[in-house]
Amino acid sequence: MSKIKVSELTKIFGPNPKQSLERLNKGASKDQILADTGNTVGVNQASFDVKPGEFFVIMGLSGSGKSTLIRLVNRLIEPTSGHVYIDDEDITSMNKNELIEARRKKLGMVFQNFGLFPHRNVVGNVAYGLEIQGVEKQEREQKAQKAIEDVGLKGYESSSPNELSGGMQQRVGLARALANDTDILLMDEAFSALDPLIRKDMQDELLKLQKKLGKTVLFITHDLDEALKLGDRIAIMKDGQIVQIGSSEEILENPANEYVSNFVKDVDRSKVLDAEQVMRRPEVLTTYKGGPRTAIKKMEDVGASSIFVVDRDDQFQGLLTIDDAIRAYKEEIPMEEVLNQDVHTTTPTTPLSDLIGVAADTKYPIVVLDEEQKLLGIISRVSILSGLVLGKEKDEVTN
Ligand SMILES: Nc1ncnc2c1ncn2[C@@H]1O[C@H](COP(=O)(O)OP(=O)(O)OP(=O)(O)O)[C@@H](O)[C@H]1O
Repeated sequence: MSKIKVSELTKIFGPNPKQSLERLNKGASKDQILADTGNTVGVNQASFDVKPGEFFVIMGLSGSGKSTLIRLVNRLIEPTSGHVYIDDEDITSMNKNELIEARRKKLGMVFQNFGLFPHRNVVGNVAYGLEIQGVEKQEREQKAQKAIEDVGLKGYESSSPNELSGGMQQRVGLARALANDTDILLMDEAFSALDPLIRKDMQDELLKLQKKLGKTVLFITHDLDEALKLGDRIAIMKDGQIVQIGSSEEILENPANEYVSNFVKDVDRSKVLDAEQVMRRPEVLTTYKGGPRTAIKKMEDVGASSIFVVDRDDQFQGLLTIDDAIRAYKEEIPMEEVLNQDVHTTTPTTPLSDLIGVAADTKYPIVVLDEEQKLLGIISRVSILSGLVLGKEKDEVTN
């Protein structure tokens, strides 16, 4: 099941959208339509699915149609054609009351300009949505309080927004969306007005909160670094169309076209990260003690084709492939003798930039060892690439 499903959604602004739609469907370009009719194609045949709990980012330059698209999702803008399903219900065919209900119950919204009421204090702002839903005072204050704590603003309940910094104001905006307890958060350039350090903090915290609360997030940004850092998947838009949908890794490794690869070329690779910051625990480890049979079972359980072998003190011994494990099992060879020697090891403080060459040379992940040769983690080539680009925290990097 998808949480949000957008199906062939198109929005044309201007006097005669239906006529322009026909031309668009016959292959006319956005520019042609604008020149001939004065109509603007905001979104052109956009389709995507967002899974429950997914962090889905829509990224594109100014004018590419991101804001129009997110406003079509909660139907602040009426589509010219296409459908939007929230929990399998078609938002585009709801009547006014059903729509209001669906927005309140399902779609929390966080804006770039915070959208706070200056005359209300923090609790008053956070509880606002609940108040208009008629939630009784004690309950709404309890919920507001929890959301305020979730975003790290405990102690500021009675402050007024203008006493708070930009970052804190955006936390209030986020708390307000959280207090309504919708499964979905729609975030339109929510961090774009913040200065870079505060922005990074907010990104980190949003990722943590999203994981903790299991929210589905649809996040709009014009910043590729932000998109790559936050998104489980990213949709890249150009001229109203989605030109590629993929994980950060897929987009970095296989840009769908020149437009995307030009973006990717420009991402900031200057951040100095080391091995420790991108390594992750290997999914499976084994010891000699269980023998090849245990190793094979562990690999089968997680669908891996190789496994790292450590001794009882976690000291790294080598990598065992499933083929070698099966051979060791059948021919009764000790595991020590079939370990793969072609594994590169490194220390936690090695800069990632030093590891790119190594990673290109080996098909196995690089192994990070401490001074006592204990296995701390592993790093894949993709993690190095995305770590270099993004400055990701170690537990955010997946491969
Ligand atoms: N109400 C409107 N009337 C006419 N044209 C519009 C309207 N809203 C948006 N557009 C046009 O639709 C296209 C997409 O705009 P949109 O605001 O969705 O892009 P965006 O990617 O969000 O850009 P930005 O980050 O600058 O807001 C643009 O060409 C824009 O001029």
